[in-house]
Amino acid sequence: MTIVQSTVYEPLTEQKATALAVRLGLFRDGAPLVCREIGDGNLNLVFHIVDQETKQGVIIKQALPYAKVVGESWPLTLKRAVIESNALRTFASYVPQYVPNVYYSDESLAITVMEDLSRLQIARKGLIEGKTFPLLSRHIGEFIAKTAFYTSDFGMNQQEKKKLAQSFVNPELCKITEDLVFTDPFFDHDTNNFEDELRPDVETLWNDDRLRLEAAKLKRKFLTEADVLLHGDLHTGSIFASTDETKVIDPEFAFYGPIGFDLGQFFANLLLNALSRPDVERQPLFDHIDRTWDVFASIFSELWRTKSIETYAATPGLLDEVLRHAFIDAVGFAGCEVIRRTIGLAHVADLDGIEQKEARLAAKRHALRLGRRLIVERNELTGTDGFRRVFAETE
Ligand SMILES: Nc1ncnc2c1ncn2[C@@H]1O[C@H](COP(=O)(O)OP(=O)(O)O)[C@@H](O)[C@H]1O
Ligand SMILES: CSC[C@H]1O[C@H](OP(=O)(O)O)[C@H](O)[C@@H]1O
Repeated sequence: MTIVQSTVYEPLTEQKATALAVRLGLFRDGAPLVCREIGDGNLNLVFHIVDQETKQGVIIKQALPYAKVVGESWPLTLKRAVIESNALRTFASYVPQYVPNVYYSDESLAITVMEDLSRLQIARKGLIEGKTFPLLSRHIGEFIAKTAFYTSDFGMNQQEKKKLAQSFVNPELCKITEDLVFTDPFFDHDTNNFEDELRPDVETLWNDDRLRLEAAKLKRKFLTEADVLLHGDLHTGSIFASTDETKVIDPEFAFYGPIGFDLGQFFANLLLNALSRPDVERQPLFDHIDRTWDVFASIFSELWRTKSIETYAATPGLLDEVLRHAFIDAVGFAGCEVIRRTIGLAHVADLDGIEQKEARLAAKRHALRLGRRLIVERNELTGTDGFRRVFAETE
């Protein structure tokens, strides 16, 4: 891994990103390069530089000193770029097949230079087009199982784990999740964003004491449980996919948190896509939820049984307890994510892209009912079948 030191931070332009790629020796001399800024996320710049002859490309991702979606009035640490490149490297040590190669990183410029994944498609976009990505859940289940196990106190030296956890202390990015996922949508907060027609439904949510208590318990878990290294924002827009390949990108929210969080975010974004589809086209999304959990539980259990370094690992009942809590938490976290993507600051194209207004509002009302039930009834869902049942009962 090459770490390049530059002098001072400045936001790159397409020209400067190209010059940097040349300076780094990423292209042969005289290559005809074209660079485009293609960032479509909420936070960062993403430059795609391609050699027009060989069609070889690289990505230079740069953090801005503020949240792009809001503007300079929302300052945000540049350290997130270091977290992102370190998380990609850490994940690569366990599951290299599921993350892009990181070629260079430069802390002062807040950049990560990485493999160009343009041969794949962002999973959210493909799912909206009706694609199913048959291996998506197998791959994501394995990604979560291995990264969670090997970064936990059962999979790595417990002193080393504490050092690793320290290097992933990520207060500013966690605060975004604490506010936008776990708090603001449950209160009349000015970051919320929803159509006027939804106000009665949203006010019902705000006046629901039972829901607020359960959301508070989930937030407390997020704040306090330093269990495993999480991606921290594992939605379908953070995953590139094709029929046979899957790559996870964008781990700038990485931190040590509760094991069920990444699972819950992923489940929620599959559900958000299911909400946007007609009933007869939803089955592949529920199948993905089933398979993600099954693959996760089976790989995690196998690692626990064969690779655990903790004396108590073989204690009958402990693994079952860990998996049971991971599942219950994942269901609750999924509920919070479904609600915040419907009425919070950061929406998803799956729901917002439903053109016909009445259909869009109906899907969003369904999302609010579904999210609420997942949060308050998370202890009663005995398996992933419960997602189908609650989805149907809240239609
Ligand atoms: N390694 C990559 N290869 C190709 N395109 C990428 C790569 N990383 C990011 N992108 C493009 O840039 C977009 C934004 O990237 P992302 O990491 O999600 O940014 P943000 O942190 O702002 O959300 C992605 O949706 C994708 O289109
Ligand atoms: C003001 S950040 C809102 C939202 O954006 C992040 O997603 P992404 O970087 O993938 O666009 C994250 O989900 C935050 O909650």
